[in-house]
Amino acid sequence: MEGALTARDRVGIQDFVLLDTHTSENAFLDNLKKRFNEDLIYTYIGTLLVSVNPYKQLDIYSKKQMDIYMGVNFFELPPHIYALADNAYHTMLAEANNHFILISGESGAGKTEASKKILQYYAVSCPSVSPMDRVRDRMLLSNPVLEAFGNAKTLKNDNSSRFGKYMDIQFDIQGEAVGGHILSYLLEKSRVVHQNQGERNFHIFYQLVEGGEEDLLRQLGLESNSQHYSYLVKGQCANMTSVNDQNDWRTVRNALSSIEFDNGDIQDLFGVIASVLHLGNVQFESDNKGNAKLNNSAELRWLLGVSVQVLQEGLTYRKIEANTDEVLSPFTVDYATYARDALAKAIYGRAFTWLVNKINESMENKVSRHSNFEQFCINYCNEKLQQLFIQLTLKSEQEEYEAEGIGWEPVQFFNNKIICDLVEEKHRGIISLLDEECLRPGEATDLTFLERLEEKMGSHPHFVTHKLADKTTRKTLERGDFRLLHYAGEVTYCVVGFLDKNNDLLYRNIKDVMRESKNAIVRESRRPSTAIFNNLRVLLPACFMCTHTPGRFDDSLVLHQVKYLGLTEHLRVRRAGFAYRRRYEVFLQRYKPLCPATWPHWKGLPADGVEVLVRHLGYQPDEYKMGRTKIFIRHPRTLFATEDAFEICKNDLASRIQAQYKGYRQKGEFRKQKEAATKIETCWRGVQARKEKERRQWAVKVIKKFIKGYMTRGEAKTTDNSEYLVFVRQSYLNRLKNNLPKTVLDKTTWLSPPPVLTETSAILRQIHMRLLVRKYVRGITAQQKAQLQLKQITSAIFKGKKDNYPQSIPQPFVETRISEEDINIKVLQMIRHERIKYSVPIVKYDRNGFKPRPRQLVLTQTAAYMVDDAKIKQRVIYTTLKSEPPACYVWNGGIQAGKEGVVDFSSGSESMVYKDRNGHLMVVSHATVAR
Ligand SMILES: Nc1ncnc2c1ncn2[C@@H]1O[C@H](COP(=O)(O)OP(=O)(O)OP(=O)(O)O)[C@@H](O)[C@H]1O
Repeated sequence: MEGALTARDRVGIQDFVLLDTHTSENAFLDNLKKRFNEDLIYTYIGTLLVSVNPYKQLDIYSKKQMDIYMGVNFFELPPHIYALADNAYHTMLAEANNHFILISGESGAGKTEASKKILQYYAVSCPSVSPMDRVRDRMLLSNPVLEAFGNAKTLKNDNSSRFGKYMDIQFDIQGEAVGGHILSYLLEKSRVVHQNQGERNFHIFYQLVEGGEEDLLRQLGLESNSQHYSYLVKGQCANMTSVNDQNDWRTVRNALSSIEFDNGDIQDLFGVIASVLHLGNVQFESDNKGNAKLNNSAELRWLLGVSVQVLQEGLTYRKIEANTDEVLSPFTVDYATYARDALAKAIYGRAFTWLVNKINESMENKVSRHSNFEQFCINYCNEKLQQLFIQLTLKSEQEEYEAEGIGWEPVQFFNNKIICDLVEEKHRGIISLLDEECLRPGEATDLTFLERLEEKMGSHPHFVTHKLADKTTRKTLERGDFRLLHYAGEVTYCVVGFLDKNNDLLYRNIKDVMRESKNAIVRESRRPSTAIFNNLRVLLPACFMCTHTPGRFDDSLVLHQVKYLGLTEHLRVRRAGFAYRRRYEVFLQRYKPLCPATWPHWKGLPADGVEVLVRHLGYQPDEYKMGRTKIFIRHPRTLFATEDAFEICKNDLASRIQAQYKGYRQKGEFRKQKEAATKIETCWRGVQARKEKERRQWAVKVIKKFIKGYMTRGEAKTTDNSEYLVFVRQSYLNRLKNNLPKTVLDKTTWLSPPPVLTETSAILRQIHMRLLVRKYVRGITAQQKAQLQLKQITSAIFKGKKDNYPQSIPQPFVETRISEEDINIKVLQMIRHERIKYSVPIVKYDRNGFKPRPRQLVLTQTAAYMVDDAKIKQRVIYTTLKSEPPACYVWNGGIQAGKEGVVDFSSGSESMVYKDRNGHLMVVSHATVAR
């Protein structure tokens, strides 16, 4: 039901019980139509399945579909024949009692197809072991055989079942099928000898004639042409395009072999079919006394394996027993024809019964035998079924109300018991009267039967004939008609043929003829024995409806069937009091999120929880009742409102559950990570502790050794002190490395070595000093070099000659840069006070801008030298010095070499040398500070 609830808004309503306007036929029809137009052919009325034949293949019977329905709650999924089959199977197993699926509907409504679908479903879904395979296969294989012998083309259905069928599958406690049984009843034998326009005889005749192998046909004396046999052409449509008799013949032949029919059986069976065909071609003519005589006895030799003479006699004479004597009374042609047809019907009927028995033997459960079913009457079958429906539905409703302690509210419904009685009552019902009329001595005809009916039930409100009717009704009735006011409406019957069809009595001599037959099927035959629907606890009805045109929903046709099947009545009974009921646990479980008091868990009794819940939802007192174990809700709209609220709440719920779940997952994840981290940490700490321990042990060892080494450091190298000495060496060298003297002049810095390294230290000191000297030498600039060279020169000149020379040694020469473009400078040196004061780099540029060779002008107090490449090139004549610093230069730009002149020194922003206006040589230096 919950599944139906969820899907209700999609296409109509899946369960009519939830139809608000449940009393309206139009609403009923609308819902069926809406669903049918979407190819949804199944709808429920509670547990009753209603189906509308689509007349087209729908993709709803696949293995995948079967899997979906297997073991699923009946109402969880959309309505389907598989749901019904599955439900019957599982409740049977759970409750360990017999279950019964009743399929009813008009011809062509799809009953046979439905029964096949159920068998197919069981074939796939039931546990499979070898005996099951046997039963399952035989049930399925027997279908085409039964259809060949029991089905025929009618105006309504090309494959109409012309017999009632009751199939029974027996399951063991584990749910394995261990046996099967088919009961057939009311085979329409009259079809063997007569078919209405547009209809055919039973399929098997055409299959044998059109598809039978040449050998077989020859053996049976048959020709491969349906038109040749008078029993096959009454309806004038022996050959039809929608049926392939030849293919079907092969299917039937194979199926017969598979279900253990041996060659003898098969021969006998087709012998009967051939005999019927031959019999149909037997013709009589009148002799001169008006008695029947065969006009062609050739056909007779093919018949039944009975001697031609006995057969001839049996068909043309009637045996009358008078006391102990037997007298033969000749037939007229009409009687002979009647006898012939009766014989044909009888042997076909027996062949059919034999066939069904044979199939049953092959499926029989060797452990238990099933009782048989007795003759049932199709005329009131539907009426009976309707009664059964209503009774069972009402009864189960009433029982449920009682069990739940809810007051029963009487339901007004149409009880058709009165009509059933009219048909079936002993000695007074129509069937009894018909039987009596057939059996009574004297001339009985259809009309005498009608008179008996009028006599016996003239005042019955549901029975009327031409004679009994009032003026207006009479106009609608023929003289031979009677009308019954059936549950589904009035039906007018014509009595013609009633006696014949009911009369299965054969003239005794024909029975004798049959007893003589060599054909086992014809010789021995049993009448079906009695059985009633006994031991049936649960009824699962399914009603089928036809539309006749593929995919088209014919309103009036379907409405007629809705009435005929009593569906709205059924719905009314089912909906009598409360539309919906559910066990408290189930109801609470579904709707508990709608009330804070019941969500997420209700601690008390489920019934109390439901009470709290529905009050919270605002249910009015008359909308529901609380039973012992269930809540009953009167109107679907109440439930729908609750369901709508639930739908809205579901989303919210889903996010909450999702969040909770995510949180839970996260927490779990976090806990795992934390545990892992702790584990890693513990491991790591262990590793660290072990390392530390090892380190300490090692340290102790080292320290011990160190101390020992220290104590014996003065001794010769032993194992005890060798490491210590290495350490002392290393440590001294390391320290020394960081405390080396940095300049050549630093003579004091040097770490005093330990005794073992005294010698080494001295060598190292020497090496280091050399290194410093080399570095210093490499590091001095050309200028410094020049200075030193100059110092060297000056040393050569002045050392020992001047008193103040030693003081002048650390005094660097002052450098002045002089530059004069395009002037060829020749610097003269001036010596005045024999004290070197200045050193002036001279840069000479030639006219082409080449860099000049560096030269230096060395000035002393007494002389000036032109220095080139650290060699004194020229001694220059000096002159008086007027400027300070005191110097006198002569240059040959204007002053002849050796010639005296005045040189003025000054400082300025730019170095230059030029001849001043007063005739002095001007030397301007921009670096005038003495260094
Ligand atoms: N579920 C279905 N899907 C598609 N077509 C179907 C279905 N059921 C029946 N039919 C079609 O309807 C035809 C008649 O169905 P079926 O023979 O089962 O009717 P029936 O009720 O057994 O008729 P009768 O009482 O005359 O035997 C089938 O041959 C098939 O073509």
